Amino acid sequence: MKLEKKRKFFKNTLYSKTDIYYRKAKEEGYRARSAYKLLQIDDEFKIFQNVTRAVDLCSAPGSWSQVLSNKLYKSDEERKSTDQLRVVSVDLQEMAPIDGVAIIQGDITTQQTLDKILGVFKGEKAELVVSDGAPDVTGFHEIDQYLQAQLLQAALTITQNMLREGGIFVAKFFKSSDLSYLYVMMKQIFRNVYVVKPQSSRASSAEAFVIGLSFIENSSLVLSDSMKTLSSYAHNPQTVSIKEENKEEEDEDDDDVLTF
Ligand SMILES: C[S@@+](CC[C@H](N)C(=O)[O-])C[C@H]1O[C@@H](n2cnc3c(N)ncnc32)[C@H](O)[C@@H]1O
Repeated sequence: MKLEKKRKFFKNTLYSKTDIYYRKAKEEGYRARSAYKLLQIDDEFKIFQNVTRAVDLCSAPGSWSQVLSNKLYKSDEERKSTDQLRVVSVDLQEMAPIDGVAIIQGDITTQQTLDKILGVFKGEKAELVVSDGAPDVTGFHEIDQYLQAQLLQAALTITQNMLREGGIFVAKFFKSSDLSYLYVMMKQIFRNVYVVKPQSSRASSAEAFVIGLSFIENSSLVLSDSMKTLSSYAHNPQTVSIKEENKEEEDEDDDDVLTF
């Protein structure tokens, strides 16, 4: 085992034994402890209220899709019926089935993936899109930050094409110096934007979540051009609304995937 992998293995093993969310996930049947991040975001923002169609981008192994399946169907009978699926999940990797969830193995940066999602919803748009995407880590801090920012932009681009007016978007990002830039971009397409770090997100991780409430369907923002348009705002940190910020910055994304 390479030294870096060994370090992570031992660290995660230690974490796992004492981590309450890891144990809770195991007890409650979630595939990863990340489930609690989405549940805690919902505690504060009520993101599942009145949602009949939701998309989980970058979903494997599937704990967020499990949460969506639990929250969006009223009964097991409804969840098991394939007449009207309420949840679509997309990942590059294969994912084990979840009742009530249509699983698409695909890349969120492509038009085909968008077409497939809209196909499941018979052309109707979603009221909620969540994205927990993380690209493969290269170990080079700046490249990793760049790839993460690209993935977040891809998530926003696909979301712009499948979210209904008034809809909600939740996405993971890694805190870096361009936070004000992300906020300004989000503010063009959502009426309210928040940045949060749920209690279950490890203090040592630089991850945080951006939440866009009340989507503006007819915003004139074209995301591929947004970088240029918004660069003039990038040095205005006062515009950033941070509900809670963690000061310890170490780029990690150990999600403690559970194996049953
Ligand atoms: C942290 S995991 C998601 C965990 C998931 N939310 C859960 O609760 O089980 C990040 C995922 O992002 C996926 N991913 C990265 N880039 C992607 C892309 N371009 N399209 C689709 N999925 C992608 C990875 O394959 C990985 O499974």
